[in-house]
Amino acid sequence: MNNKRTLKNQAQSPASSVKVFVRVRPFSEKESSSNPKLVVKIYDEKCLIFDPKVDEESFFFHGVAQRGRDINKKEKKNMVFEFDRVFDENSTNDEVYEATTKSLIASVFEGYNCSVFAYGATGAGKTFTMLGNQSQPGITYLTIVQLLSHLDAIKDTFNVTVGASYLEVYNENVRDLLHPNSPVLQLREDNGRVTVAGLRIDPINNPQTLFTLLERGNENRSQHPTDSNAESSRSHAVFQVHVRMVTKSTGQVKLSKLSMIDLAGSERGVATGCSGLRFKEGSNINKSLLALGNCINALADGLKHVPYRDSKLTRILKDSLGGNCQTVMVANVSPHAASYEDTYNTLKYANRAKSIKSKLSKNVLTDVMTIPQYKRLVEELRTKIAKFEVIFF
Ligand SMILES: Nc1ncnc2c1ncn2[C@@H]1O[C@H](COP(=O)(O)OP(=O)(O)OP(=O)(O)O)[C@@H](O)[C@H]1O
Repeated sequence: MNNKRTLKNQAQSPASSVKVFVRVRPFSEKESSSNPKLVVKIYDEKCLIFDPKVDEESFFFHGVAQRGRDINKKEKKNMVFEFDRVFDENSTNDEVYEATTKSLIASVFEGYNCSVFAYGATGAGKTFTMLGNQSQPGITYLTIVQLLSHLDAIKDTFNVTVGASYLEVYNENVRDLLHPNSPVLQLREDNGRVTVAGLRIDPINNPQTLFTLLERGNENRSQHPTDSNAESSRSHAVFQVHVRMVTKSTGQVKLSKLSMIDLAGSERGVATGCSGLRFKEGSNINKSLLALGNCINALADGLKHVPYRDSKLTRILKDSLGGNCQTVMVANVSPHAASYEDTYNTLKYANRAKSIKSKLSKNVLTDVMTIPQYKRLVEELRTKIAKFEVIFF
């Protein structure tokens, strides 16, 4: 009998698109105090206008309002973007969670891999969305609390074990945030699947363990202030929840993975006031985000070759972007005119990501026997041997 573990793709579902959401954060204090000009106008729940014409003030010449535009000013782009949902500056993490990730929980229990990632420039609100704070926990916490609370409802049918890992990619090195003394981790590729060798998975049984793990990991995350953000995350952080479900009656095993990814923010060296080591960090962040952008473009165009190998980040996200994964992207933007280029770039990326299709399949382990199944097999073999003994003697 072949005892090797294989992943069987069961019940192939049709190609699914990456769901893309945009969240516009409120003005920061600094932005509010410096003649706050909006570059994003939310039109309705799904549409926003970038660089809207409506805000254009009348142009006066010699005290007379002119019909044409002021040629000294850049023409407004007035670009309409449509997404799965757009959140305005008053939206709460609860609302974002309800609309973006809540529906993924059922998929995780069906055996699908799911990913949520926050994208955007430095200071645009990614960490606020993913982690939040004590008064407004982020979507990582809210999703996993909901996932754990679901365990009770299925415990009669399944034996479920849940564990978590937390890693960061900092300056192209992968580190285990929950075990910071462990050596730098290496990526391995097996049959097209990328794994992080040596990454440890800690069990989580209740929301309190989860909260402790998240806090422990965040304390170890590389953070440094930049001019754009006093607590800027300088690494890409990937928090993963690993779920193993064994159907009690049949012994069938389903494995799934929920990845919550807080990307480091793209930035312009001048805007962030960086030099030396900070500049090197910034270059590495931009390099990996450029690689991510290239992968998004290749996937959106349906190209055969997707350059995942160009950075550690894209290798780790390979499954989340182009593989067997249900993916949600939350693009965070600032509404302030000072972030014009960053916001425009983020919206363009997010718009491209809408075209990505992924092929979903459940992760069901075959050829793996549970202990009760082994016991039954031993019994069957014993009975057969006993019959032979009767014949021989
Ligand atoms: N929706 C929001 N409501 C209220 N405050 C917000 C919101 N989004 C972001 N902020 C605040 O804006 C600041 C920057 O946000 P955050 O740290 O989440 O940015 P970031 O995109 O993670 O930046 P970086 O890439 O530099 O880590 C923080 O002080 C955060 O509390």
